[in-house]
Amino acid sequence: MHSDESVDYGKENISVTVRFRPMSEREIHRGDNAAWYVDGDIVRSEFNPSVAYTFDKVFGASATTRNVYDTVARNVVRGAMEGINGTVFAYGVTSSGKTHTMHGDQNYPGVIPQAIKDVFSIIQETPDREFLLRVSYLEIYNEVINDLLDPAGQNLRIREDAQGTYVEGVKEEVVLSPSHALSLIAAGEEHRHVGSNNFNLFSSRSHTIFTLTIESSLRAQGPDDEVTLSQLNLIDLAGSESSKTETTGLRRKEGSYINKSLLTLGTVIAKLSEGKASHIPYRDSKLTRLLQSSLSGNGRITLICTITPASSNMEETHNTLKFAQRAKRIEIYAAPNRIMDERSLIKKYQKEITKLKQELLLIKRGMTERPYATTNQEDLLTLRQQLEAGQLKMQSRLEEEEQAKAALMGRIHKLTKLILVSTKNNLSGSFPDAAHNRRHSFAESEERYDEQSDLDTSSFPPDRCTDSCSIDLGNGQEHFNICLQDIADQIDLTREQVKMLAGEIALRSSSLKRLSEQAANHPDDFQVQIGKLRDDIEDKKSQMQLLEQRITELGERSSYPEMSQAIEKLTSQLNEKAFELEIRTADNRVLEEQLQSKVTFWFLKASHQKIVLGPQTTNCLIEANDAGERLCAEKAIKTVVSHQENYPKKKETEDAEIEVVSQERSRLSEENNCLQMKNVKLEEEACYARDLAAAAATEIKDLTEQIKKLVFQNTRLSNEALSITCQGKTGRISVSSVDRRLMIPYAVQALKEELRSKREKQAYLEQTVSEKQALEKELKRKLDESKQREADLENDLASMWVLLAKMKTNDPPTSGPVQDVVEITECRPERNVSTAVAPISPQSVESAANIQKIKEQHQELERLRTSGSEDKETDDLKALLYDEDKHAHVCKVCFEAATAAVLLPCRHFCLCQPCAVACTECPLCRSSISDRIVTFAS
Ligand SMILES: Nc1ncnc2c1ncn2[C@@H]1O[C@H](COP(=O)(O)OP(=O)(O)OP(=O)(O)O)[C@@H](O)[C@H]1O
Repeated sequence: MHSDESVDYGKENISVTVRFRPMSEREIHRGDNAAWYVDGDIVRSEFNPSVAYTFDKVFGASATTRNVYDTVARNVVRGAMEGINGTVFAYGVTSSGKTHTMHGDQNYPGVIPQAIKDVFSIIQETPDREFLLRVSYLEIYNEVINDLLDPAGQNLRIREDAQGTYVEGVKEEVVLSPSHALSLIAAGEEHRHVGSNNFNLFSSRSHTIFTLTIESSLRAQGPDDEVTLSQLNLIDLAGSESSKTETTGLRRKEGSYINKSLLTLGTVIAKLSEGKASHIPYRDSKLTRLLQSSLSGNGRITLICTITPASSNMEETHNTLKFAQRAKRIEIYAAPNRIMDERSLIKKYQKEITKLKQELLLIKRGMTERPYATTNQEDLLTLRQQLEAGQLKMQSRLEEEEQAKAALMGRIHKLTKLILVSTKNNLSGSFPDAAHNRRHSFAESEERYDEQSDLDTSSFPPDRCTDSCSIDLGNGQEHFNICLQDIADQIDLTREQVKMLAGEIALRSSSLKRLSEQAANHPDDFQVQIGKLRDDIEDKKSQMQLLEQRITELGERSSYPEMSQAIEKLTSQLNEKAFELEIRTADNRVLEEQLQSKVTFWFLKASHQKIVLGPQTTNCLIEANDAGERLCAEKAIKTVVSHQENYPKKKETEDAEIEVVSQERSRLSEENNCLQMKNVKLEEEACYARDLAAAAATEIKDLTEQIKKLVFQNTRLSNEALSITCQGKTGRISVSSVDRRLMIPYAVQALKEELRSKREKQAYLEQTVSEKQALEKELKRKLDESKQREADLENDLASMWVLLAKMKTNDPPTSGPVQDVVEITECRPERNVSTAVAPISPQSVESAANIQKIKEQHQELERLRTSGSEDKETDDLKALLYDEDKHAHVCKVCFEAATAAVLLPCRHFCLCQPCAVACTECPLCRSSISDRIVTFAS
């Protein structure tokens, strides 16, 4: 490689551009203000008028990527096509718009797709040169280089040679059209590391470098002519992350690698901008190491700094602007590269094509200059021997040569297809060979590509029909367009076949004419051959017709089914032809054998009879047994001679046929491969479509749900509106009958809704009631407990009374077997708490002392009452006690004589014995009896 000396390219500065993006919704929502604004090609601070930076170009938020490309990147791309290395890269903080600028999207294609499109337009505009384009696509993720075109290419190493740094083992694909290159990028993007942070949902976590290697040479060049080789690097850097970027774990680790490499880039740029720095730390990061040859001044560089005007990012934007300012000072030297060494792939291909063509020529020549076409007819015996020995050899050699020829043709076809040439001003005059004219042309697809107002990057699925070096894209239109290219090739090929068939027919017609002349004397001998030839000619004609028909069909073809039908037809033709050829070869062999045996017979006979053969003696020296035999011998010799004369021609015809058939076979197998690949692609598409359909079904379901909800809401609202209208009309329904009819379903719906809400309310109330009941029960239980405690206290009080009475009565009762003890037990026998209590028996009541005691008790009760500590229970007890007249305790409920008193939960005493024993609930208040029974002594 050396610099161009004829043109003065001179020094240039890095072109530095700033692109504002509009404020994001997030920033607006947060209440951010614009901290920076565009003033021509100056970026100024809103807050500090003294802060201003001037650049080569500043694009405001409304500028499109096309503006950016046309202004700052096109020049680099054009230079790369002339052999000057070029680099375009986007720099900025996360979410500032780097990926938007470099890749873009369906509506706004970025710099990369536009550069690719431009490259192919330039090829189209340069008819005197031929180009070879290769692409590679790699990412630097966490300081590891990965090949995005080859998932197996991980952790690749950087090497250095005389031309600079390069990545060892990176995959390079030869590209044939814009869509081909874009499909490769789309495939590569699948493998790129992308993650989300709080600024950007799809934040690039790696730097990506898309490299287009361009080789070109003059079309009419000599073997030692120069080839220009250049590289166009299109770089989308990962965004620097500030402390505001909320990241954890893996994202933080990625962020630190990103920041480190960008810091190194900043240092390298700062040092380069100083101009006299001794050591530039390229090796401190993989990014700077890879960009070393570009940054060190070899080629053009455009730096697009993307920024946001948002005040929340003011500091980061300021840093970006400072970085850009420094970069502006770097000087570069843009000169085209010229190479003549082995690195030139285009040269290698061209050499190989020339060599292969020469080989092909030799083979062809060898086939036409075979030694069997001897004119020495003096020694037919030797000829026969040679014929026999050489026949087999020749047959196998022929086959080998055919195979070699087919392989060479295929290779030439492939290689020539890889080299791109313009279809404009086709220099066919200087390249008369068919192979050259069949070089791959992307013009047709390119024109269609131009027709699109914008590039559709999403429509380039990574699928290619590599066998035929044409591209099979998933997108229907593109796919169809590429097929058209194939069809054009097929038409060319079919036309060639038609020409060949026409030649064959002409050959057979002349043979037929000759045989017909010979058959004039002996029609029987040549009848079969003549018939065969006629059939052959007919067949060839019909084949020709079919091929012509196919050309018409190909011209009209617009869909796959027709294509496959035509292929089927051609395949069947090919089979038929192969079959016929086999039959004819077999017939020829039989014919040859017959002729040879005849010749041998007549030679032997002639030599026996001393007949000297020779053209001058043939007519007079034959002495056969009879005239007929002599004539036969003579004829046989003539036939042999004529056969020997015709044999090379026949062979030639057969060779031509074999060639055609093998050509057709290889073409059909290519087509078949192509179709198989297309089938695979269609299957993939079908699979994708199925997935889409499933996703769509889910979405539709969701939407239906939403619609239902909305309808319901609508109904409610209508209902409310109706009721409001009704209210507005002071209770009288003001809607028309039609409206009413329309409203009925809504009203029913609303009533249902109301009913439902009432039911809900009812359920709620019921629940509240039951909760309240539970609470009541609990309170009751507590009340019972407190009652129990109270009763205990009462009991204690009663005991106290007894004790008191005892203490007051000094003389205990002396006479009568009076059981004066009343046992107070608990209602539940198991508790069985017995306490000694006061003697309140009828007998004791009868006694004066006891009456006195009772009176005292009464007094005590009176005292208690006046002190406020008396309650209902004591009242009852008092009533009981004062029922002195009867001396019998009668139940106030059942009026039976009572032997026991039961303290009821309602605080009454029940004096019914049966009740006391049997009743489990209070006859008065109906609550369960769990209280004491006061048993009277009988
Ligand atoms: N000039 C622009 N016009 C409109 N939208 C833009 C522009 N630039 C960026 N955006 C939008 O801003 C968002 C972030 O942009 P982008 O992903 O390109 O940022 P980035 O700098 O590549 O971020 P990161 O470094 O995190 O990958 C995207 O939604 C993008 O569509």
